Amino acid sequence: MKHYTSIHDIDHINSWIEDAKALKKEPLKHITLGKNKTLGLLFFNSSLRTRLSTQKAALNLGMNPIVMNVSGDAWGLEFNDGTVMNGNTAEHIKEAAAVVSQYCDIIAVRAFPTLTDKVKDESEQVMSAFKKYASVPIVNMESATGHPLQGLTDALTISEYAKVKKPKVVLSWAPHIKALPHAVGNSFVQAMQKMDVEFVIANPEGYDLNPEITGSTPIYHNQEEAFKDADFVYAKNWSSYENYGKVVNSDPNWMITKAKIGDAKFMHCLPVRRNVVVEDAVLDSDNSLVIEQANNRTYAAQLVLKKILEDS
Ligand SMILES: NCCC[C@H](NC(=O)CCC(=O)O)C(=O)O
Ligand SMILES: NC(=O)OP(=O)(O)O
Repeated sequence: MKHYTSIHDIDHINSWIEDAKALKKEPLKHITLGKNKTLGLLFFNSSLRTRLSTQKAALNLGMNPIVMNVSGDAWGLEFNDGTVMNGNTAEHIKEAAAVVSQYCDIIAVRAFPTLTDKVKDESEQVMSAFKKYASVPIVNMESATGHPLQGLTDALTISEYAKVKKPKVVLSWAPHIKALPHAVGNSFVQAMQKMDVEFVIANPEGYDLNPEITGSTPIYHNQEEAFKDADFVYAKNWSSYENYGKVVNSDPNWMITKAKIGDAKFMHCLPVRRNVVVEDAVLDSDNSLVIEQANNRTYAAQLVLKKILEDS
C-alpha cells in the first residue's frame, strides 16, 4: 500500500481486523520495522486521540514521530495553482510538500472541510495536494470527507465486541450545537458496508449523508424504528449535506439515552459533548465502548503504518 487516505484503500477488511488484533496482543513485535524512519504529523485542526495514538503507533514500530500544528505555526499555505500570492498565503504546497518529504518517510495530515464550499471539500484539496506534491506516502488523519483511521478502528471494535455472527449496527445522527463535518459518518458507513453486519442509518430529514456514499444502506428518519434489536449504536452529529454545512435541525429528542438503546453497545469517535449528543447514563455505563475505541486507534494506525513501511 502506498497511501492510506480512504476506507477504499482497505483490500480485505476481515484480514486487516485480524492483523490489528495481532498487533494489539503484541504491540512491540515489529519494533525494528520503522527503525530510522520518520513519521511527520501535520495538523491543520485540533486533535487529542489522533495526535497521540498515531505517534504511539509509530513508536511501537520503532519510528520517530515529528509533529507540527500547521495552522498558526507554519506559514500560510497556498493550494491554488497560478495564483499571484500577494494575499495571506506565504508558501505554496508545491514547495512545502516537497520540503517535508525530505524530512519524513511518511506524512500524515489532518485537514477538516470548509463546510461552506462543497466543491472544494469534495475535491479533497489539501489531501490531494499532499498526494500530488509529496514524494512519500500520505496518511489521512481526518480530511474533508473521510476519517479512515477512525473507520478502521470502529470495524475492529465491533469485531471484538460482537456477540452474534451478524450484529445489527446503527449509525445515528445526534444533536450538536455546531455544524460538524461528515467525515466520521462517511468512513463509518464505508467500513460497515465492507463488514458482515446488518447496517442501517438513522437521521432526521434533511440530514441524509452523500447518497453516493450511503448507496443501498437503509436510512430511517425514525430513530426508534432504526434502534429496534440493535447490537451497536454509533452516534455522531453531522451538518446537512443537501443544504451543505448548515444546521437545519438540532432536535434534542435525537440525543442518545439509555432508555432508547437498552442493552446495545454505545460507540462514538470522541470528543463528545455530554448531555447534548448522549446522556451521562449511557457514557458512564458498561455498555459504552468509547474508551476502548480510542485505545484501538493505536492499533489501527499501527497496522496502516506497518503496511506502508512493508511496501516502501
Ligand atoms: N476527530 C473526531 C471528530 C472531529 C470533529 N468534531 C468536532 O469538531 C467537535 C467539536 C466540538 O464539539 O466543539 C468532527 O465532527 O469531525
Ligand atoms: N476521534 C478522533 O479523531 O479524535 P481527535 O479529534 O481528538 O483526534
